[in-house]
Amino acid sequence: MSLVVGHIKYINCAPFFHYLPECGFDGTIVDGVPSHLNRLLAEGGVDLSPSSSFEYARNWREYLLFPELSISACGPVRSVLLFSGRPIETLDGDHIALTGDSATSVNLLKIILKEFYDLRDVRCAVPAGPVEAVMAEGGSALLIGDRALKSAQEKAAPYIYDLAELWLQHTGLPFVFALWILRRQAAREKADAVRTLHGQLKCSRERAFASLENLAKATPEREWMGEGGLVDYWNCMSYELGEAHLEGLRLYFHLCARHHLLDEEPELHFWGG
Ligand SMILES: C=C(O[C@@H]1C=C(C(=O)O)C=C[C@H]1O)C(=O)O
Repeated sequence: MSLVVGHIKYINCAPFFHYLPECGFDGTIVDGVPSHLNRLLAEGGVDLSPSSSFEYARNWREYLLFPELSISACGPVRSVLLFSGRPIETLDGDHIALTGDSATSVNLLKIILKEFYDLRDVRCAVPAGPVEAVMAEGGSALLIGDRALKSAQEKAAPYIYDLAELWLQHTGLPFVFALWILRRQAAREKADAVRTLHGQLKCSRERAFASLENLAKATPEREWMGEGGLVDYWNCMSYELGEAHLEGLRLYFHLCARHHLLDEEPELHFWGG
């Protein structure tokens, strides 16, 4: 049975997807921003997707995790950025504009504000207009993905904070933005196709990292990122899911629960083949 797979339309996903057809994948791909794919996962509109790690925690009883794969950062991530007209320490009582695209990073931002900076009264909300307009007027905004990379290139605010870098400074751990989340139902009903896809994803990632230069040449965003810029960006991401990543992930979920962003800490259940 053919799989329906979500695809985050950000450059950071290219190492998982670019060589997927050459690695034998012939299922259906559905594009979207993370919040859209989170909803499709929860409702059964896709069988599996790289999606917000926060979404796994929110509905973990419905899901399994693909082992060994993630979209993480072990230092600066460069595409999850708080843009601000003022230093972060002075933001209490202020607003931060959100895009509505994210789940993990929004909650990471709330943890950073409360846990690391002891700022108890910062209101985070999606404004009526584009967040870029809020930034142009000197307000604060959280951007993720390609929009964050573009605004950083344009130096869109006097203060720009990289959330993965702040996380590392305060915890010493990697941060896991996205996990490969599989619906339990698909694991049961499409077991063979799921097993094949796990191998194909590792194949695509391996081909990508065999020559990031070749991947950059074939990526349309080279027009504004430059080939060298793309290679640097992929090199600063981590696509693995090792012990340190899992420690960072558990700590994130623990802090989400402590600050009432989650009702409970999820158990981590992995797909076993
Ligand atoms: C590193 C990133 O992580 C993304 C952030 C996500 C979120 O905040 O929910 C979800 C998926 C990731 O692609 C990014 O897109 O810049």
